[in-house]
Amino acid sequence: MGTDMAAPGQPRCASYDAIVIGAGIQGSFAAYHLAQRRKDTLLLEQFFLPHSRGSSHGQSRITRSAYPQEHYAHMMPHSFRLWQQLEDEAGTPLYRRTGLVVLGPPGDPKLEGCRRNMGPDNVLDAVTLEQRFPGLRPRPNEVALWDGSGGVLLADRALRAVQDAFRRRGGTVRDGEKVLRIDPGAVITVTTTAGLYRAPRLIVAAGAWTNAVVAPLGLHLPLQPLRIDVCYWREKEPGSGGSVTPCFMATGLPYAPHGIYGLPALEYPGLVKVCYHHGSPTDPEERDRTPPGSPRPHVALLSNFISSYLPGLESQPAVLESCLYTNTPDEDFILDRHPKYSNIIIGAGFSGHGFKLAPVVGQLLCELSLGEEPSHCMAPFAISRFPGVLRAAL
Ligand SMILES: Cc1cc2nc3c(=O)[nH]c(=O)nc-3n(C[C@H](O)[C@H](O)[C@H](O)COP(=O)(O)OP(=O)(O)OC[C@H]3O[C@@H](n4cnc5c(N)ncnc54)[C@H](O)[C@@H]3O)c2cc1C
Ligand SMILES: O=C(O)[C@@H]1CCCC=N1
Repeated sequence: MGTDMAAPGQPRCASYDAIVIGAGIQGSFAAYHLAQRRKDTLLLEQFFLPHSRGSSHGQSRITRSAYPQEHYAHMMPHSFRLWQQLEDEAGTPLYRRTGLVVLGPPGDPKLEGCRRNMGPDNVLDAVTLEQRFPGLRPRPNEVALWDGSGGVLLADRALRAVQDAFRRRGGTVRDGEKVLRIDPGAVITVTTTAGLYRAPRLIVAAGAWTNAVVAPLGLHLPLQPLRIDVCYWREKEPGSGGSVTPCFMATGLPYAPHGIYGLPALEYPGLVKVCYHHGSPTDPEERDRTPPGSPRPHVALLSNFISSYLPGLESQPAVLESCLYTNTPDEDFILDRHPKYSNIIIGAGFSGHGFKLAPVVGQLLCELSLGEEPSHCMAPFAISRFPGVLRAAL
């Protein structure tokens, strides 16, 4: 849709109620919420869809109620409801409940934060854990918390579902169109490789490219893109049950200070996905330039973990893929207005845990862009927690 003003043979030129940059899971949900409010919305994506160059590709993401931080724990019931609505609308499953185990030594801040937010009745004793998941072998002193709501979001399917739902509400997706320039004002002009678009509000959800998009607007956010090794581990004896695990998060490991998480076999039969919750600093344009044979320290620490916690799996990964995190220093999201241009909204820094919360994030970005009272407290997500990010534009 959009009000088209293009002359034949000229670049496209159209006006919308809202423009969203980035068709990853966050931008797609923001666009969906805008379209649900009957806003004529344009969703711009630099790559042709679907693509695997950002953070939202792949078949699986963990969802869970267990969160050490209260603000995310409060948002999760809302997020589960919105996922359920999308699933109903899509008419296809987007979520597989497996339960989730949080493992860690007593006193570990993340474990204790989860325990506090989940309530006292969620500790799994060692006998029950072993009966349910004989493949998972925690250390004798460790506590296991059980989150029965935990499970796997079918990520690629979910991304397609939200984009389809957006289109069904009249939204426009233009993929293969990179945003080159943003001219702020009461009406913002967005110039892409193929056209020129105008709208009174803009949402930037550009993942690891966010600073490239907002730096010309004088904003330099403390965002660090990380290249993540996504590893899948084969059962030593096919069919022995080693791949029947819950989702899990292990914290308080001295050799893996950012924690390790895992998901039961899904995308590759018999292969369990187990990853380190951290990666190597990278530039999203350069991530494939790692020289062949360069050391992979995070794979080595995962092998160490597998040998002791999941001994039914081979200790070298069978499949190795990569993905991008975009981390903030405190690993809380950035969801806020541009400090100088209040009709430009930024959603970034999802720090490797944003997929499950995308339906709520999209709603919050939509509410900010429409000048509505946000549905959740926004203080943890404010840009003002990072002083000195606004500089003179180039
Ligand atoms: C290996 C891995 C495992 C994860 N596991 C979990 C998990 O278990 N649970 C969980 O909740 N979260 C998880 N996450 C995190 C979650 O996937 C991310 O937080 C989320 O996908 C971020 O989405 P995004 O839309 O911000 O970014 P992206 O998906 O990268 O989307 C940004 C989009 O903007 C586009 N773009 C950028 N610049 C421009 C431009 N100039 N013009 C047009 N388009 C542009 C990009 O091409 C991209 O498509 C995981 C992430 C990874 C990498
Ligand atoms: O957010 C999630 O649930 C996953 C697992 C824990 C670490 C990050 N991503």
